[in-house]
This record gives sequence, C-alpha cells and structure tokens, in this order.
Amino acid sequence: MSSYLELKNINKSFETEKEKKIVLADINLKIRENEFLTILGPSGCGKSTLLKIIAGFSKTDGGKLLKKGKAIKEAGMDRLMLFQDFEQLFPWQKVINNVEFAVKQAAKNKKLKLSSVQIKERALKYLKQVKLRDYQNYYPHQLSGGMKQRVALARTLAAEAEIMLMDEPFGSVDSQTRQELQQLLVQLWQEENRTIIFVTHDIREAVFLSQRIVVMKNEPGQIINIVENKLPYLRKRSSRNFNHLFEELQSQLHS
Ligand SMILES: Nc1ncnc2c1ncn2[C@@H]1O[C@H](COP(=O)(O)OP(=O)(O)OP(=O)(O)O)[C@@H](O)[C@H]1O
Repeated sequence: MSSYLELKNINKSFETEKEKKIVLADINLKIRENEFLTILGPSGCGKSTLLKIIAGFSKTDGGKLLKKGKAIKEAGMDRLMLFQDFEQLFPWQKVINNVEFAVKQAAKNKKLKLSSVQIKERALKYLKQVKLRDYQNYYPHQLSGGMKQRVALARTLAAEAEIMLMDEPFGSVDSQTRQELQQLLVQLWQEENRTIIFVTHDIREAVFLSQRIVVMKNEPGQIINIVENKLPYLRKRSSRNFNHLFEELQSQLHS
C-alpha cells in the first residue's frame, strides 16, 4: 500500500500530579493520499489526541509521523483542523472575509499574488460549494450552528489544506442537519482532492462517510482493527449492508 502519511510506533502519555497516564500505545497507521479515513472509538480512547499529533499541535513520547517518507514535527498549513466548536470563525468578520482570509493564507504560502477580485472569486467558489453564497455578508453570530460549520468547512477548503483533520465537526448539530452535513462532506471530498481524517464515536457516521474505519479501544488507546468500507457512495443508511457493517463495528467496539 502506498503510504502518504504514516504514523509509526506513536506513544503518548499525560502526566498529572498523581500519575502518568498512557493515552496512546504503539499506534501504527498508514494513510493513503485522498482517502477518507475515520477514527472510531469510545470516549477517552485518545482520538482527539491522535488528531492533534497529526496536526503537529501535540508532541509524542516516541514514534514518528511521516509524510511521503519525511518526518514532520510541526504544525503546517498542509494539515488543518476543524472542530466541533461553533466558535471557530472570526466573529468580527463577515462570512466572506472569513473565507477570504484562508484564500490569502493559501496564496501567501504558495507565494502567489492575487488581486482582491481574484481573492473574492475564490472565496465565493468555496462558499458556493457549501451552499452559502447568499450568506456572504452575514456575520457568524447571524448563522445557525450548521451554517457556521459549513463556513468553517469552506474556510478549510479555501486554505487548500491537503489533509483535513476533523474532530467530531458535526457533534453539536441536530440529527437532520448532521445528516445533511455528512452528505455535503462526502460530495466535497469527491469534488476536491483532499485527504480527510475524521474522528467520531458515532458508528453510523463512520459507515456513511469513510473508506476505511480505524477502530480504537480505551485504556490505553490502541488500534484494534482497520475495516475497509467498500459500500458504494452515496450510502443508504437503511440498506442491509450498511446495517450489517454497523453491527459488525458495534460488536468490535463492545468486545
Ligand atoms: N492536556 C491533557 N492533560 C492531561 N490529560 C489529557 C490531556 N488531554 C487529554 N487528556 C487525557 O487523554 C485521554 C484521551 O483524551 P482525548 O480527548 O484524546 O479522547 P477522545 O477519544 O477524543 O475522547 P472524546 O470522544 O470524549 O472526545 C483522556 O483520558 C483525557 O483525560
């Protein structure tokens, strides 16, 4: 398997006044370019910690993170995180300016000179993709939670992050909006060449979204299985195969 991103023997512990707690133990994982990978596991198994290590926000106790064979030790614009929190946009900027900010960052990174018209055009392209073009002049506080997550999604796309690290981004929205956002994300992933690493504890979300599902267990956080999900997109939540995979994953998580 060609490996784009590789986690090699990653270990992580946190020290508190009382004890040293091993959170991640010997994590080994190869991630393919442009794949949609989900990390599924119970609360506290270290999913967010693992994502932060990939983002370069959190140091490991040992092990390596490699991208195309080269060690990466710091955060970079190639790996951006999207969180559950609705308040990840700049509240003082309109929707369009939030996205333009990311377009400018991406251009700066590539040493590309863009005119203000070009910057706006690019930002609008991403807002159109998340179906929020008509809300370009709204401020974040004038949007619903699901809309804010769509702007955050547009901003990550506009930043041209090759790797999108998503930490339960739809965890705070109602179930109908959540399903709509899941469908939108699959569509965006199919349109854009991005690698997505998505953290969730929701089995159905993992089955709906991803090509591979990394199943983790608790105390210490370890990978217990990696499941290939070959169900054709767009997945039907009511289908027999969908529910079969759901049950298989459920039994793995509870074993
Ligand atoms: N900064 C920290 N200091 C001490 N312990 C921490 C810190 N960050 C995380 N932990 C501990 O690491 C463990 C894993 O936390 P993490 O947030 O990665 O789990 P998770 O699988 O993402 O959980 P959830 O699904 O509930 O968000 C937990 O026991 C948590 O208390």
